[in-house]
Amino acid sequence: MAVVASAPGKVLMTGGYLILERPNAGVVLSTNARFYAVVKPLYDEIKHDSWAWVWTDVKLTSPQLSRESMYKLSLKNLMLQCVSSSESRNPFVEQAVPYVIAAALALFDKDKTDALNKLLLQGLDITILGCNDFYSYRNQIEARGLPLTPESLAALPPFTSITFNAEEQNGQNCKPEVAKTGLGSSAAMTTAVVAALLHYLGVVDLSPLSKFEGSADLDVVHIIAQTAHCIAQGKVGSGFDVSSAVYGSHRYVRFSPDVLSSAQDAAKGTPLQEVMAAILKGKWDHERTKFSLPPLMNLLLGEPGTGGSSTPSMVGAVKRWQKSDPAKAQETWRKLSEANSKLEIQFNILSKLAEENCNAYKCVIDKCSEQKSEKWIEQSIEPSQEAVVKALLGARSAMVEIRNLMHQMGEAAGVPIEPESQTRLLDATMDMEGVLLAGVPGAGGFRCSLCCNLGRLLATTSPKLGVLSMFWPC
Ligand SMILES: Nc1ncnc2c1ncn2[C@@H]1O[C@H](COP(=O)(O)OP(=O)(O)OP(=O)(O)O)[C@@H](O)[C@H]1O
Ligand SMILES: C[C@@](O)(CCOP(=O)(O)O)CC(=O)O
Repeated sequence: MAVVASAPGKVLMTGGYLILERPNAGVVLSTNARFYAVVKPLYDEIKHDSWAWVWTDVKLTSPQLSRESMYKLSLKNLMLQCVSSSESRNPFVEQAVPYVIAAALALFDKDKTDALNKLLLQGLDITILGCNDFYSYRNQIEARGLPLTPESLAALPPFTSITFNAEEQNGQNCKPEVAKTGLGSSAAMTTAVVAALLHYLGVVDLSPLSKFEGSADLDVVHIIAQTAHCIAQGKVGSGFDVSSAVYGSHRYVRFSPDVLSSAQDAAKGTPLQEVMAAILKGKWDHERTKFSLPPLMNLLLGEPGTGGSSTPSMVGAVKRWQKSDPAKAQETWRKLSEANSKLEIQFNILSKLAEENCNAYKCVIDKCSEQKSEKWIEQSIEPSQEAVVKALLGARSAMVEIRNLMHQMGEAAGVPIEPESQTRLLDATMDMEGVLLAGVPGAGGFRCSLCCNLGRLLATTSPKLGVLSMFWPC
């Protein structure tokens, strides 16, 4: 049997930086770009050599990077050893595999453990694929002499090969990085791999979509994916990316980092199964509240140019500023938190108005989608329509406030959170017909910008984790 799991990418619309500290919230939207993981047995039958009862094989294929890696997995201590070239390592999958098996061992009784070992002895064959939207194809499109338009992007075949940016910083060559768009490829990849493995090994049952709404099984996926992701990254971020890869769009308040402290015991020699048992029982105190974009609104992302910014160094600069000027930093964060809540409230009002009076809502959105924002107020002819326009304008002004404060924070911290070039692009975008708002998502910088427009396309859904089991023809 093969299992395919997929997890969505993310866009952090509000809460960049603030979300790193509880109890600040952020609104994260999941994207229709998804990461897929396929898990199936590597061999039809169990090998009978004696050594094969202690070690099993794991094969990891990344077709978009033309990479195939082979590993030996010790069934005694769950150590994974790469036996192919070290260039083709994937730290996220390398953490995901042992943590998933450790969770299975922590949760299974004797009979299930025996069945698990048999399944593992058939080896694990893992393939990972990310939608094109996770990557920048700017260079390839330009090299082919094609225009930089959505049509040129759409013409690329699905799961096109990805390229590396040969990064140059301060005149020095750094390790080349995948040319990413910032949709959280590592979180979506880790989540898809964890979900596919957990389902394949029978630890969770994620198959019928309707059944696992808010179920404990999704929580297990979340805990293991979050743990593996933090260990692979070597840092504990806020975790909004893994959370949205599992649950879809929502309002998120981070978990207390202490919950992962037992993961450090693995380095001190505590068996991974015990570490995982403690983490699964830990006090996961993150908060997740329902949130989605109101109907007839779309989130679009644009890649403004090459360059990119590093989230860890921007976070480092903001933290140094918080220490050096605590009073000013606190004041800015308080105002930002208020502006973030304002935006969230206006979106919730819009969703409510759409539910209560669908016709009035749709009529306003249809008309405003053709007009610049200065003309929106003239489009309402009755109180129910006026309420919709007011909420639209309220959302817009909250976003302008957020942008100003993010820009100020960047200036104070000495990092370009909303750099001048983005400001020009965002102002011009916000001045277009039917555009509700525009901004820099997440940590900001010289990366993708977001824009929320009205009514042109179909309403977005809130995609979350999906799983499909299928029988693999041997
Ligand atoms: N299609 C793919 N196949 C195999 N590995 C991939 C694929 N896409 C991304 N990766 C790997 O995923 C990792 C991306 O992790 P990285 O920490 O750079 O991104 P990220 O923090 O998720 O980025 P962002 O949030 O900006 O998208 C890299 O190690 C990269 O090699
Ligand atoms: C700055 C931060 O708040 C958001 C980073 O988001 P992104 O990776 O830039 O999308 C960091 C975090 O939440 O882990």
